[in-house]
Amino acid sequence: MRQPAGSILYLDGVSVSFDGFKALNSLSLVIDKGEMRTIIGPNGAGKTTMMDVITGKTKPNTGDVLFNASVDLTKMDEAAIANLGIGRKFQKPTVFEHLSVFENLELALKTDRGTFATLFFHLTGPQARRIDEILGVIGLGDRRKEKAGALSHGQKQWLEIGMLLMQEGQLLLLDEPVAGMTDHETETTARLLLDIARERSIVVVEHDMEFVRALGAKVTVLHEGSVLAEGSIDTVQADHRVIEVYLGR
Ligand SMILES: Nc1ncnc2c1ncn2[C@@H]1O[C@H](COP(=O)(O)OP(=O)(O)OP(=O)(O)O)[C@@H](O)[C@H]1O
Repeated sequence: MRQPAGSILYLDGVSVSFDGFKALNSLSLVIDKGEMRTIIGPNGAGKTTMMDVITGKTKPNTGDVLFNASVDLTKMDEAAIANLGIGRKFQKPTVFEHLSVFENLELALKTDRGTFATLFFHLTGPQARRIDEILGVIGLGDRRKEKAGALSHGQKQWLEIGMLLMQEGQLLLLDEPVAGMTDHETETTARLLLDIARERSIVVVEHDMEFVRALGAKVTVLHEGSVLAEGSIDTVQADHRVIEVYLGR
């Protein structure tokens, strides 16, 4: 196993058991600073459990989980890990439907204020500019005043990615961001992620192989809680072990 130096995320020998069943089985994985990585694997491979371990929702039974090569995430709770700059997006969009697109981004501003105070707070110039900038990045500038509930499924996902960007995270974890999207929305999402990956590290769990291909990132294949294969999409798709686990399910 490589040393953690230079990594944004370092997992070594991570195991998680649920009633004796190993959802993660000595998983080792290193993501470099600034890297985008896609994680694939059949149902039950341990992808969600891996995200849960990184974000502190699940504590591993054994193994090292280091952020920025030195911060031990196994010793921290979920809120503390989020505060470090690790943002997670679940598969389903969870935007505030009754608030406008702009207000959703405003709520995501990294401040100590609660929801109520935030809505009555006057934005500073830099904060308003930051929201404008993010609206441009996620392509929703002309929808800013609309209620988030009126957006399409894809647009809601982009808004939620925008909310993560507002929090200035160094590492974004995205769980199946294009599930349920149209082909056009999927292509737009690939461009969006490639754009935002220039300034942060991103881990994407995804089943959609066309999308994985469009991202062009290194692919890690999980199977039965550990890494089965790693490399370009072409390399892993040609790997007979990978073909076997996908055909065998
Ligand atoms: N809280 C839990 N209690 C018991 N078993 C669990 C728990 N969470 C996950 N598992 C089991 O651990 C294994 C890995 O699950 P996990 O959700 O991490 O897989 P996944 O790769 O995300 O799958 P999918 O692609 O279906 O989302 C599965 O067999 C699952 O049933």
